[in-house]
Amino acid sequence: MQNKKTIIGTVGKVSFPNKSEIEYDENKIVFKGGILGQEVEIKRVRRSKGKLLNVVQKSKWETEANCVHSEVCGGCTYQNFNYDDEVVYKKNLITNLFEGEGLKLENFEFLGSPNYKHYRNKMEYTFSDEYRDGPLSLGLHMRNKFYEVVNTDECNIVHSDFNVIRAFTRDYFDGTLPPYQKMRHTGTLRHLLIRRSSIGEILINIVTASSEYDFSDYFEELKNLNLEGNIVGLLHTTNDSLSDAIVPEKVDIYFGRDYIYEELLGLKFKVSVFSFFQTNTESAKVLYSMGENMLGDLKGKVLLDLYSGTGTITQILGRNAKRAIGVEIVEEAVESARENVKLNNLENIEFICGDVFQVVKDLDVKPDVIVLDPPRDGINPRAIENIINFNPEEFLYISCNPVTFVRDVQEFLKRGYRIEEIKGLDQFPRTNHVETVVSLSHKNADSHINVNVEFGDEEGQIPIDEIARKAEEYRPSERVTYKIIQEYIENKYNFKVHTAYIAEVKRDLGLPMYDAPNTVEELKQERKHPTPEKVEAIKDALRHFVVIQ
Ligand SMILES: C[S@@+](CC[C@H](N)C(=O)[O-])C[C@H]1O[C@@H](n2cnc3c(N)ncnc32)[C@H](O)[C@@H]1O
Repeated sequence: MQNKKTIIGTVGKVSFPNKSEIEYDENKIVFKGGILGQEVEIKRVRRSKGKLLNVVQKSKWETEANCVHSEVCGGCTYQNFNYDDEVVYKKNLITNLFEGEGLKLENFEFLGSPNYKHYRNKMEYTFSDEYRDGPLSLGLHMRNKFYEVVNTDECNIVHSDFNVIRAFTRDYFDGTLPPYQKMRHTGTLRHLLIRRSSIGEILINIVTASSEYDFSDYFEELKNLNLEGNIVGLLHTTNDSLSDAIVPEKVDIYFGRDYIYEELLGLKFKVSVFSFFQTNTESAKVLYSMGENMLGDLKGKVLLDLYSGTGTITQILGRNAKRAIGVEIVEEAVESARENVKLNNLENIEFICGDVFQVVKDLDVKPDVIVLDPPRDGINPRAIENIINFNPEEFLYISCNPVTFVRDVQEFLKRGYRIEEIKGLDQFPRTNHVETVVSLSHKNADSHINVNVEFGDEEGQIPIDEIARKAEEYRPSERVTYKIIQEYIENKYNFKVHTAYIAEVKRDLGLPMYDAPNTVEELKQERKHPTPEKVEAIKDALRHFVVIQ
């Protein structure tokens, strides 16, 4: 029997990444979690908002039971799916998201991961209580719970070495040291961070609040564990901040080094403890190869890799380019990237440490290709204008968040870039995360004509000197952007003109539409036309900048 505040209904709609909808009393109630077709019990917290309490009946998508923790663990979402079904389900989620934003996808390919088990090369476990004030637990947060952590003894998305180290650590400290309680700011044990590379190098970092406790015995016992890989570094990080993020205030190396080596597509990478590195190494190989194929031959070209991490993309794609420059904010990652370049004997690659937003303001290069691989928040909206102003032939945008991806891609389309290819890849099987990749270009001509000419000084032939003179005459002047035209008009006429109006005048004059607002924007708005006064102002600006005579 349903009590007044709880509702039972069937999930009729899901949207990316993990939002579900049920209908109740002709209202739509949205909540986090849930799978299409599940019958769920939710608590209504507002008129159109709920909280998932229970799954009453599984969905038809949930045909398997692959993980003993799946009912409680907040780490995965799709453990009960057959993996092929998960790929289809995720593809549908992405397609719906794109189409909802007006991005019609043709031939959208979404690839499954080469490995959907034991794939993660890094885990950040949290110490807490299994139930409030219960025994020590070490693992991932329970689904929909703020404090409680599930002991992920049999987690199947990591290598068994992770499970051995995690279990040993929990047992070692149980009854010895208390977990850190972030609300009360008491206790000691905060996180356990483990990295394991595909060549078997293991780095273990225990993160605690300041403590007099001597961790050396714990570290010595870790060395004796029966693992398939080799421990190459044992670290102790002290963090007294209130934030739950692993903020390194002090890092002590107890044994070995504070980095591991990873190998990828013929290159070697030093990965330091806090640097970003793709968490699924096998699928990262597919991702980078996918990007390489989408961009084509980079020989003789200048590549700018924004948000470059330890420089994986800068090197994998940049090794074939004339010059490659990576930009990354984490100093430690840049140091590793510079060492990686030496390790791989690549001389055409350099790195700038800084915030992309600041760096692109002053960077004096003319890249032919820009790769962007930002964190989940996407490209800083205040940086995107300057990034597009580099006006490269091609952009390759790699994203781990389709929501910010769609938002950002629209900016490129508004500025005249068009989608060449768009693909997706399941980098994170069993979880609700995916990777999407798009190549955007404006380098293709709108049409081609073939002309046969003969060069020389005879009659009917074109003299070589004349060609050089003409080439000089036709050298394109600095690109006149919509923004430049808008600024000119505002200064001279004291009114603003919409980019769609400039596009319309250009279209009427038969001019190329490289940086025209995209169809998505046009479709969203009711179609209006510029007044004759605005048409004249736009034509004046186009004459002023010698776009027309
Ligand atoms: C998704 S990772 C991509 C790393 C790299 N491309 C790779 O595949 O390994 C995003 C990177 O952006 C960096 N980052 C985040 N914000 C940044 C900013 N404002 N400026 C420069 N780098 C930033 C992060 O430190 C992280 O290394």
